[in-house]
Amino acid sequence: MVSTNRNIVLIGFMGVGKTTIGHELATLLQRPFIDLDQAIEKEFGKTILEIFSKDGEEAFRKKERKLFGHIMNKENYIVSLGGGAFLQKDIQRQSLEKGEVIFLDISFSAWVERLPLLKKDRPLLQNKSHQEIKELYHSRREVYTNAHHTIHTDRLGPLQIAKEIKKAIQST
Ligand SMILES: Nc1ncnc2c1ncn2[C@@H]1O[C@H](COP(=O)(O)OP(=O)(O)O)[C@@H](O)[C@H]1O
Ligand SMILES: O=C(O)C1=C[C@@H](OP(=O)(O)O)[C@@H](O)[C@H](O)C1
Ligand SMILES: [Mg+2]
Repeated sequence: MVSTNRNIVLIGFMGVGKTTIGHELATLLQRPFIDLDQAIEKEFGKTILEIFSKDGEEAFRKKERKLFGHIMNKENYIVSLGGGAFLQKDIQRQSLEKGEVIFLDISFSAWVERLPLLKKDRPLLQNKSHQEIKELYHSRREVYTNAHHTIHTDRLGPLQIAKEIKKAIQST
């Protein structure tokens, strides 16, 4: 039994599995699920790629802050963020104050195996060299370690990871 009413907020690098595992965790804990990127796409009526190319990243980030604020006025949700959301100071502060923040960690070598699946719909992975992506991974990883809990995901499937999250929350 997970007793907290706080929203459970999943953070981590692009492609680590926040959206996939968020769904799995919501089913496991029987809680409602919100993917912040999907909520943003719905508001704009466009895909993330279209928002970045037509409206620009700043418009995306502004909507990200606004919708996240609305979500954190509710309780009991499983919330998957986009990989850059937690880098925004407002989002980081609200999620740490009001939520239970879970960092889904993955080694860079395991992540690189997944890269071919990700490139086509992640605007920030396009037109970047391997070295630039590696630097982005490491600089963001440092920020993600501010989370309340860290789950190492290498070699685990989504259901196993969801069960690890449940255990981590129960132990607090
Ligand atoms: N634990 C996992 N093991 C293997 N592949 C995974 C795992 N979690 C997610 N994936 C795959 O990785 C890709 C990115 O997953 P996604 O949930 O969109 O990540 P994020 O929301 O963090 O960007 C998808 O193709 C998904 O099927
Ligand atoms: O890391 C980022 O800045 C982004 C990550 C994406 O979400 P995922 O982490 O779910 O891929 C999406 O929000 C957008 O492409 C920007
Ligand atoms: Mg996602």
